[in-house]
Amino acid sequence: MTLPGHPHLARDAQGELRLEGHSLADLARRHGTPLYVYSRAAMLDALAGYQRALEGLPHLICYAMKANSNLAVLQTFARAGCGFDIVSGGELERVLAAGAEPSKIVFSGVGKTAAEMRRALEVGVHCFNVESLGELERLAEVAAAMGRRAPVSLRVNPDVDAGTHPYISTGLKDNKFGIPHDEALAAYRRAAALPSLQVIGIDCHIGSQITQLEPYLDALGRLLDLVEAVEAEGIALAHVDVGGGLGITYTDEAPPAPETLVRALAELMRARGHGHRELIVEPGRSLVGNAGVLLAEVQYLKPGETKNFCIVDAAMNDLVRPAMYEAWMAIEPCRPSAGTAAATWDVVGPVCESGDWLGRDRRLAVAPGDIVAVLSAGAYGMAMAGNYNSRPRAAEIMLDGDAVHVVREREDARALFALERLLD
Ligand SMILES: Cc1ncc(COP(=O)(O)O)c(C=O)c1O
Ligand SMILES: N[C@@H](CCCC[NH3+])C(=O)O
Repeated sequence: MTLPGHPHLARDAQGELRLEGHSLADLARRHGTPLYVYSRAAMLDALAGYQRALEGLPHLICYAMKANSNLAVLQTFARAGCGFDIVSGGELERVLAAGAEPSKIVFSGVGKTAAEMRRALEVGVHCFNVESLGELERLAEVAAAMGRRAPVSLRVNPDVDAGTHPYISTGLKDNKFGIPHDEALAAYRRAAALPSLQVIGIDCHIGSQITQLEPYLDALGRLLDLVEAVEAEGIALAHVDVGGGLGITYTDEAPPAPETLVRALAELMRARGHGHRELIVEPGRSLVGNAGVLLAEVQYLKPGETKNFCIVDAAMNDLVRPAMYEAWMAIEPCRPSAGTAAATWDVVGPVCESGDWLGRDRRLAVAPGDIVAVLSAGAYGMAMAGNYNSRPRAAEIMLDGDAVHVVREREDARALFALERLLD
């Protein structure tokens, strides 16, 4: 039976959890834990929803690679025709190494350095999503010094409430992102007056894990108001970029399907007479989140007076979302544990922090040696992993039909200090 929200994840008749038909417990035994496992088909299926809705319209789908930047994931999307939303010089090099077309890359982020701008101009990105007046001036100087014109889209902060966690809401006045809506027209005038800049579009991104259509439609409406005001001054805008942020089902959320969202946005564009403009979207989580799981082995069960702890070998350094946002992520045993009674456990890792937990108060029948899967871990899992407590990062596997590809080797503990030097 397929798990809700996870079309490629199913329990078979024996109760064994399988992703694209592969036994997760077997993968864990063969490749060790902690282990990230991704389904390529699940990623391409999620992308197909966006592609279907945009077919026949001028558009560009730019995968927000911060969600999961493994090279094989990027390659999968590049081969499927995707562009990319990047936020650093590091992401630029990574995505180029995976085969991305520079002309399909949009460069977002509030703190682009001159060196990052130079490199992006050199390779020829689609545009810079400029987030402040200071950045506009710096980009103009960098481009002028290179004898180039930089393609510019202004990221406008539309001041709409995306109704999501405050840490991942980005379109409100008191967030650091974008140029305030009421200052955007003046910023466009300034951009148009700088000969080394070429204004080509408008952009916004209001937050992440958004589960409703309304905030998107509000934001797009406010963007189109601006487009009309900007064009009334003779500054042409070829594209409208509505950002990413569509949510996924972690537990009982019911976000609109990508197709529903994009059709609604395209319809609003058409209804307001903007149907000819290129529509850019920057989805991250909704393309990869439910395509991946994190596998861990139960090490110890530690029942207590007020709390029972199930200690596993994955930790906050592998998956920080619970510790950082108190995010709820489903935890499932990969195989029924014969003769084990269910109890209520806090599933925690070995890191020396009380905040090191993956799930709290979970009803689970588990025993030491069992493999558990943290679901919905394909987005902001490995991408946010670190090495705290000198823990080597997990290996990553990409399933593709019958094939099992190791797309990142398990890190070696010695690699963690290879760049460090002892004193003489
Ligand atoms: C500029 C920008 N675009 C796109 C995204 C993708 O967001 P999500 O993973 O929520 O789709 C983000 C992250 O929220 C972002 O900062
Ligand atoms: N890292 C966040 C999403 C941040 C989006 C970045 N713009 C999460 O795990 O939910």
